Amino acid sequence: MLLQQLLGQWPALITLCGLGVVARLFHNKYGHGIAEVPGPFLAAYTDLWRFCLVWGGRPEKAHIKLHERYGPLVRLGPNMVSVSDPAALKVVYGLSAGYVKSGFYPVQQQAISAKGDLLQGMFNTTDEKYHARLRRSVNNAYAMSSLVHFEPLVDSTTVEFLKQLTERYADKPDQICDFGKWLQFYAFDVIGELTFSKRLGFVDRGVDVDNIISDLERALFYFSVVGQIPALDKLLLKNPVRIWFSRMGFLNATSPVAIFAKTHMAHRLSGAIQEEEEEEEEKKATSRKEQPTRRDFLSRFLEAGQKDPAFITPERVLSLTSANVFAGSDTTAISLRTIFYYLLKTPDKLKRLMRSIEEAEKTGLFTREDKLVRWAEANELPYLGAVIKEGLRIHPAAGLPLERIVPKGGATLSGQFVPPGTIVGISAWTLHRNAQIFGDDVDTFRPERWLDDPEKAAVMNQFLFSFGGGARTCAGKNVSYLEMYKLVPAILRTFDIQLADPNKEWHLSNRWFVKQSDFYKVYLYCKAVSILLVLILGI
Ligand code: HEM
Repeated sequence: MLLQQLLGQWPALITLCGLGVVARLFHNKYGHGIAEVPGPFLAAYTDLWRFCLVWGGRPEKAHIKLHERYGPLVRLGPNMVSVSDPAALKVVYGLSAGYVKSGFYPVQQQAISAKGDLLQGMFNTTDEKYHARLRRSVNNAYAMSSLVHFEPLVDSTTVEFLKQLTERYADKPDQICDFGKWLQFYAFDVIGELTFSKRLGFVDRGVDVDNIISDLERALFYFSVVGQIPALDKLLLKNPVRIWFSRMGFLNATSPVAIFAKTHMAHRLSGAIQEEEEEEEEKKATSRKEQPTRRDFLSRFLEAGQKDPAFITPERVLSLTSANVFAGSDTTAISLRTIFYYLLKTPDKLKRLMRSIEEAEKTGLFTREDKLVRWAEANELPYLGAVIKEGLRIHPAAGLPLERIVPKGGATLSGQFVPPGTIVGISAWTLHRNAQIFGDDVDTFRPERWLDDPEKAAVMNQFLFSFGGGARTCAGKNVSYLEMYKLVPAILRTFDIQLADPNKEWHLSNRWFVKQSDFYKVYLYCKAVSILLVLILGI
């Protein structure tokens, strides 16, 4: 009877649902106060549009084109506006501007225990007060003054990296090196060494240790796509049923990065590393003479915990170490790959960099006996600095707008009022293509732009957005500069690099971080041998 009645109501029910959907779409388009902002037709009606765009794998390319077509403000979703106007940088990311991170970030909060407990980390929290206290507690660890303690740790990974590459590939025409993969191994091991005083084994073994690189790749895919419709996260990874199952012990919800950080933290704290190092110390008493006492990130986080035990709890120490692994490894690897890609693709730039290194060599700038370059020495190489900055400009590691929520009172961006609650964001990919700031040849890798005119360079510096900006700017910026300034000349002083297939282009995939693949198969020749070949064979 009831069923019959319901069936009789079908047409009415369908009409009602249809009206509901139409009302929702109408609200999406007109209810957020940004109907005037231009953009693709469907984007104004549903976030599914940007979900699909990110799923497609090259959203940064589309963002650049959309801004060329529509101007400095582009509506990417019912409540989301991408901004490319440089003047908006100070407004949106200015210190104490009141803009908080959007729902894109909590999607990146991962479970740190089997029971699915989430902990807000420095990178992904949206609570600005909590963030300020967390960052204040550990800011010293990331300061420029800490680099002197970090330098020997970077050196130790660099020595092993050069050794492994030499043994496995150098002067072996039948051995092709996947250089992109090795740069990633390097970046992961340096973060391990800086955080836990221990290389994690990527470089030593030439493998993806504990599969963390592929786990992170999968996590980044999830974050980038689900982050466009954060409500989906509650249906997927943070689904209450899934969390209930983890609490009951039926599944382990701990994220791979947290497991990874936990394992290496436990290893480091158990004293095992101390013992290994003591053994090594005996073997290599001489070479370790120049190392200052070990002051890795973990010991600094633990010290912060001693000062403020109620706040920097062991769980927060774990989240800080996880943040380093998450935020500091792939990003640095991507930037190193960019630098080598463009150097190998534009031989005149490589030649100029080599010339500057050789000239420095002649003046006796480099004081180490091996091919490593000290941080202070690398800073004396202006062209190296320009190459690194140009790499960061032309291919920023983060490939999506850094989303923030417009605070109370709204904002005027590019002359247009944007109401409070709107998500706005600038992507370094669009900002760095601004010809008025960076010059007409923005698509060309031209390090000279950073050296031609100091006034222009100062302006470009203000708008270099690869590390984000304001209170949430990259904490590890100094560390990443340390790695890049030291590794690039060390490699170039050790090897001549030859592309196995010089005509091959790289493949890019933007999963929050814009990762490269497919290009980096190279032959490596030791410098001394190359010089001999030139002298003997004239090649
Ligand atoms: C070239 C290398 C790097 C690039 C391009 C990079 C880029 C970025 C960007 C764009 C952000 C801001 C994200 C946002 O606002 O949404 C960020 C934040 C962060 N990065 Fe980096 N990063 C790099 C290296 C590192 C390294 C080596 C570490 C650790 C040692 C690190 C640790 C962090 C942390 C902890 C944050 C969160 C900061 C906060 O919210 O207070 N990064 N990074």
